[in-house]
Amino acid sequence: MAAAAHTHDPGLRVDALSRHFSGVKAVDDVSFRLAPGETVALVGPNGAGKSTLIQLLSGIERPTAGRVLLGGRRIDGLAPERIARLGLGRSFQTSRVFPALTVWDSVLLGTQAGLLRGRHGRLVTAAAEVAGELFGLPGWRRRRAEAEALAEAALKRFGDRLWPRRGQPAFSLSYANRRRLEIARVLAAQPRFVLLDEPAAGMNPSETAELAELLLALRAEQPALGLLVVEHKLSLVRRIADRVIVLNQGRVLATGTPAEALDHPEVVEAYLGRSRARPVESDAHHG
Ligand SMILES: Nc1ncnc2c1ncn2[C@@H]1O[C@H](COP(=O)(O)OP(=O)(O)OP(=O)(O)O)[C@@H](O)[C@H]1O
Repeated sequence: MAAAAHTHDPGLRVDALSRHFSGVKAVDDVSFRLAPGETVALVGPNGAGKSTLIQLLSGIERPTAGRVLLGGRRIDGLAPERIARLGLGRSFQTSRVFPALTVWDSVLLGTQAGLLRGRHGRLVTAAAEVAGELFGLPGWRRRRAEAEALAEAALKRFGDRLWPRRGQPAFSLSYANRRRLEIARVLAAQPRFVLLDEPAAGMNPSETAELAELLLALRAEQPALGLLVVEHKLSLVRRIADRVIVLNQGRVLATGTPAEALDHPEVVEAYLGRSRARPVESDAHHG
């Protein structure tokens, strides 16, 4: 992408979004924007609606009301694969890959969302892909090489954590490495916007700090990338977020810089259910 191109991109826009489940207002009239190049953290106590919001943005849930726009185009109601192909990638709390696939194949599969987008937004069908593999068409050979280069870059981003283990099945990885693999899989698709669902869950403080540095390096390298990170670990949130949105009972309770949003008395109260205490600076998981 050209250096200045993203300045005209309206990014991801969430407009008066609601999702109700028979009386439960899981997400209730939520609006915000994620601009290209921005890192926004979505925090809130258990049941605040964070997971439901991620499900709505990635097309897994349909909203009861409201709209989601990506680059000015309405995406609510589109299928998850379509949304991924339009450049909105997401990670899952538990690894999405088949556990028996190798680390390498898991990430290679991840590249498909990006490559299948095609040069003119054309959808490339699976049948065309198989034919390409069988007949070794030059275009497909080139695509294959492109996919392998993306997979290699995504794995090497994690230093020697994943690359030397690329031949191992995903299930043999440590928990932290499975979280890393999940992020590598998302990045391999070259998304323009990424939703990370609790990327540091189960990581110890030093692994969490390492992840924060990795995300900062990613931003430095891809200045137009927009990140929306759902995370309970406030050490990570304070390190990486430009802006924090605090959800409580489906609604936006506070928004601002990490210091403004997280030290807000109502936020402290919502998190801990009592006043005069500070929000969780420990890496305790509240899920
Ligand atoms: N499929 C569903 N059917 C009924 N209620 C649901 C459904 N999904 C979520 N909810 C309810 O919506 C509310 C928000 O849940 P959600 O999982 O989005 O919160 P969360 O902020 O992600 O919580 P956590 O931090 O525990 O993951 C909760 O009251 C939950 O019970």
